[in-house]
Amino acid sequence: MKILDNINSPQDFKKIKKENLGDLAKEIREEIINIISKNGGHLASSLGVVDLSIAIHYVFDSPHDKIIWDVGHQSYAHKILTGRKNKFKTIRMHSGLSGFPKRSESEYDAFSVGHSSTSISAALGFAVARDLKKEDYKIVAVIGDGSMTGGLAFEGLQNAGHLKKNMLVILNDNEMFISQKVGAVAGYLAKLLTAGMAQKFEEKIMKTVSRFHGLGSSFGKFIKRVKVMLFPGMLFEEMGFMYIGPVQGHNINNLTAILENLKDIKDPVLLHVITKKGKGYAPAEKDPVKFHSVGKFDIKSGKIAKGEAVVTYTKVFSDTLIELAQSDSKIVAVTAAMPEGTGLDKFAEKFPDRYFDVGIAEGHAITFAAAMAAGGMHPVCAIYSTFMQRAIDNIIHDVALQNLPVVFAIDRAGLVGEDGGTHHGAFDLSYLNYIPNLIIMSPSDENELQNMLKTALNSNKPCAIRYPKGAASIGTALYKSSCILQIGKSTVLREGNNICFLAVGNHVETCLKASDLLLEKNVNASVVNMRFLKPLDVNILKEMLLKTKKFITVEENALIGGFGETVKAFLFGSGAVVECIGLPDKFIEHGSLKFLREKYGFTPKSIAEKALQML
Ligand SMILES: Cc1ncc(C[n+]2csc(CCOP(=O)(O)OP(=O)(O)O)c2C)c(N)n1
Ligand SMILES: CC(=O)[C@@H](O)[C@H](O)COP(=O)(O)O
Ligand SMILES: [Mg+2]
Repeated sequence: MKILDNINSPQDFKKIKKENLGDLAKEIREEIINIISKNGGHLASSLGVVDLSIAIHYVFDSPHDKIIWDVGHQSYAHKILTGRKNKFKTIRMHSGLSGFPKRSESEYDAFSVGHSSTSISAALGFAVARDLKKEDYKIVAVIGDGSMTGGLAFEGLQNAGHLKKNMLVILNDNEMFISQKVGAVAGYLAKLLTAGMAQKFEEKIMKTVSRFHGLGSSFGKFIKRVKVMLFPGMLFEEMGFMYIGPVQGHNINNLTAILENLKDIKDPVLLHVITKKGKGYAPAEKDPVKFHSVGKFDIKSGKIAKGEAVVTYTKVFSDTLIELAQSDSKIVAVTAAMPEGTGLDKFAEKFPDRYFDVGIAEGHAITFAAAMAAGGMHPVCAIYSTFMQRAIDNIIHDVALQNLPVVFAIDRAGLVGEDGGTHHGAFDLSYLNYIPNLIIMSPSDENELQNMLKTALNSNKPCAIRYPKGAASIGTALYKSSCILQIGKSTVLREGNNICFLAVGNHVETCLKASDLLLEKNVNASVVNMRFLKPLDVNILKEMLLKTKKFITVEENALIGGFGETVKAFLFGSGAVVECIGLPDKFIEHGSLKFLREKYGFTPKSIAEKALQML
């Protein structure tokens, strides 16, 4: 019988003898590998913190104590330990467990998450609430070395150090972000990790910990004095945190002993823990980048299942940018810690001097790019739609207001599938639409993406190009030579007098298919590929009004503030009836892309049905 079989709640887990925790860690790793090999998910990060998760839950008393995960992609062991073992097989499936901590899913998920670097601010918020309400609980934030590069993490640190709240920040340092670590903070942490120092210091900590067990804040003061002597000017100490570490993150007994002692310290403490990303599964240890966010894979061989051979929008963007950069030495590319995801890793190989991975710092990426543009360069920032939310003010204040020619390559626009509500690119058309000076476009296929990139770089204006996860299935237009588009000009793909589809991006194809279905019912639909949300091609709207008064807009974006509303506003008073297909005013759940697109009406059949209802 497995140890895990006896654990149905954290209370069961607390009854396990300390000497059996190592075996439990093994079982949890097996369970995670088994399920993620079928469902896909964030394997490497979750495997890396199995031991740490066990130690935290062994020492702290969740849900009374608050455990806050940064990003939350490493929370699988936490989920298994907190009453969700039996549901774990549903992780990332529609109606199943979320891939991230979620307050509505479990009382053990103290704070919902998915984006990086929020945990310290969240921990501080809990600490202030606790103290003002005179409650008594512990607060633990677990943040990765990558997430620590985010400015928000430092905003949290500086405020927490100032308020001197009782909270523990565990810095989970695996020396990896999704990709290779970058930046000065990573360099600083690496200095603390030199093997000799780590080992020597861990011995010191263990000795001290056992001598001062139970002394609470006097233990803290002692450690602080020793630490300041050993590492004068240390960053975290100077920011008001007691820094402990670095300590080995795979020795559960050591970890529990250290946590037991830190538990009683009343000041803000930062415990620096060293872990290995992918720990316990050789293929993931060897290639943590591939196993960061992985699809189905074969456990034995570590081979990742290949989907259909598709050329993604991301790849077309990457190839086209490289091609254009060959003849334009002013093109520079910026990523916020997502080189593989955005395809800029290939650009980095070709043009290392013109490539910048700024860490998890989307706001900085945009301001940095704005000034490069002011300095005469042609910056392209490739950032996922959901993470670009972090940079809205930078887009407005630093780029658009100054009318600087920065290109925003907004990947993963629209639904993304299994990552769910924190990650769908549901809002970019809405949050960009109201910004003056900005040109906003969305390609209907890969070739149009090529054209749009060329157009944007040629425009000398701020431009956003939003494109979805995956591939367009038209495929026929792929890799034609790119041309410059007329800004603000749509294209009519099909002419019909009964109804008019106005489509944005990948749903141009869906509308073409819907119009095929309508033809079978003798309904003739026009299909317009809008190409530009801004400037909106109002001439085509006027032209189409001469043919029909019935319009359907289709966009994979929130309906509020998006393309459909803009069209509706323009056509108001014209006698036109406009139905809008888009995302409703709620956070869209997780599930496969196919399932979600069907559910929210982005299929030829449901669009054709809507048209028939209108006629
Ligand atoms: C604001 C934001 N930008 C980017 C991401 C994408 N992202 C998820 S995990 C990750 C790397 C995190 O590195 P680290 O904190 O060290 O955790 P590890 O993956 O190493 O466990 C990135 C860039 C995100 N979730 N949120
Ligand atoms: C946790 C996180 O934010 C990333 O790992 C994200 O899930 C990656 O998404 P893709 O798999 O689409 O690159
Ligand atoms: Mg890391």
